[in-house]
Amino acid sequence: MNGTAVLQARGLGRKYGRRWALRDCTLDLPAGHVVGLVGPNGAGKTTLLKLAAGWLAPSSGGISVLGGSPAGGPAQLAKIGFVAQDTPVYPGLTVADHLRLGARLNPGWDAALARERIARLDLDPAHRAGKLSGGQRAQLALTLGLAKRPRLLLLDEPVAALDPLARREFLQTLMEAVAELDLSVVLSSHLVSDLERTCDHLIVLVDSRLQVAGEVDDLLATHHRLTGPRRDPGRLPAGQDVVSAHHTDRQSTIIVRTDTPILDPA
Ligand SMILES: Nc1ncnc2c1ncn2[C@@H]1O[C@H](COP(=O)(O)OP(=O)(O)OP(=O)(O)O)[C@@H](O)[C@H]1O
Repeated sequence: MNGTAVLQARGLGRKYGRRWALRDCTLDLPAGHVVGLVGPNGAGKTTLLKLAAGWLAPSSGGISVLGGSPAGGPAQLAKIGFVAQDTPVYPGLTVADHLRLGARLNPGWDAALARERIARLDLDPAHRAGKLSGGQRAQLALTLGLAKRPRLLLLDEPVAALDPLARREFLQTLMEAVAELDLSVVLSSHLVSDLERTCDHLIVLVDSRLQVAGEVDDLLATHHRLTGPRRDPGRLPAGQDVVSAHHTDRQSTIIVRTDTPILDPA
């Protein structure tokens, strides 16, 4: 693994019409990680992934992927794999057709890896993609993404439509691939629970803005949920940054970020 940032964003923003889908995003992702991109529907996850894949141009700020502009020519595009939302495969084409197409379209195509993965998944090469189960379609799309041998693989909500078993199997295959290949991965989900066992790095987007980003262990160590009698979040001890606060008549639930232990008996 090298130490280069796999993705750097500086004040990155993207507007649709007058509305910001992503704004003021500054981010450094080190290489060799599996990064979870989490946020509710409409938070800007797809927008960030498309900016990283070179499918969209920024409206403000800048982004670089593996040291280059994401859409900076064929060599750069070959380094980035993007599996878009809803597992994009061609229903009328067979599994084998997909592999042939992958080989035609990608200069770095690893045919042996593609064949071996299809065999390991027990997929019949003559089967049409439209007749595969959702889980199998997702696995086929992942195989196509991996056989391109990108250095960064971006997956947009890859498990959203899968049942729990298919979800587990998909994430398992992804983890095996990351262990075997020199690969950095960013995958998005609106559920943290999908990602907590898979990712060592987390990016949280809410309302088009970056909320937190960092290593999962660090984030868990420095973020705390405080529940107690209702109080003004502005009156918490110095050094506790309020990330969010919710109140009922009597009770407050506050998420804080702090490097020091929480010693408040209330
Ligand atoms: N092509 C588009 N034209 C106009 N607005 C768009 C377009 N694509 C996205 N948006 C808007 O930008 C915002 C961010 O969308 P985005 O798809 O990035 O969110 P997301 O976090 O991926 O959501 P989801 O989980 O629902 O896929 C949303 O308000 C969305 O409606």
